[in-house]
Amino acid sequence: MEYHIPMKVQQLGVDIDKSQLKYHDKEVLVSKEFTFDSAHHLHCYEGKCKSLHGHTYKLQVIMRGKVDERGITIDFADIKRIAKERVIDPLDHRYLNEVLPLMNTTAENMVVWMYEQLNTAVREEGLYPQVRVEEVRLWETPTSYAAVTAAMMGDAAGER
Ligand SMILES: Nc1nc2c(c(=O)[nH]1)N=C([C@H](O)[C@H](O)COP(=O)(O)OP(=O)(O)OP(=O)(O)O)CN2
Ligand SMILES: [Zn+2]
Repeated sequence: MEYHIPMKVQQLGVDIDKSQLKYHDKEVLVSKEFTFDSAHHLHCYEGKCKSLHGHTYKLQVIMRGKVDERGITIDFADIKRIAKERVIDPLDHRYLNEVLPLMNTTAENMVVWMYEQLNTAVREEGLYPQVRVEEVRLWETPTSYAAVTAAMMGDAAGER
C-alpha cells in the first residue's frame, strides 16, 4: 500500500525530513492471536479423540514484511479482518468434520488449511504486496499445537 507522507513530517512537534524517519523498510514480524470453539472427532485414531468432543482452539497468525513510512507492516485490524473472514467465522461453533474440506481434523491438517486460506486472502487482496504469511500456529489444547511456516510451504522469500 502506498502512503503519501509529505517530505517534511511533524514528529514530536518538530519538522523532520522523511529520510530521517528511523526503521521504515526494516522487515518485522507482526502477530495476532484468536480463539474459537469447535467440535470434531478423529478418524483412524484409537483413543478418546475418536469420540465427538470440543476444543477452544487458539490461532496465532504471524505476518512478515517491511515497515512502511507510518511505522506499520500490516494493520492489526487487517490481520483480524482476514483471519475472521477466512478462518474464524467459518469454524467458530461449528462441527469441523462437516465444514472443512475432506480431511482428518487433526491440528496438523487444519493448520495447513488455515495457512492456505490466509495466504490466498493476503495475495488476492493485494493491499500489502510486501507482506506475507510467515507462520501459523494452532493450539488444540493449551499444551498442544501444530504450526507451518512459509518455508515449509515453499513460500519463503526467493521461492515465490
Ligand atoms: N499430533 C496430534 N495428536 C493428536 C491430535 C492432533 O490433532 N494431532 N488430536 C487429538 C485430539 O483431538 C485431542 O482432543 C487432543 O489431544 P490431547 O492433547 O491428548 O488432549 P488432552 O485433553 O489430554 O490435552 P491436555 O492439554 O494434555 O490436557 C489427539 N492427538
Ligand atoms: Zn480433539
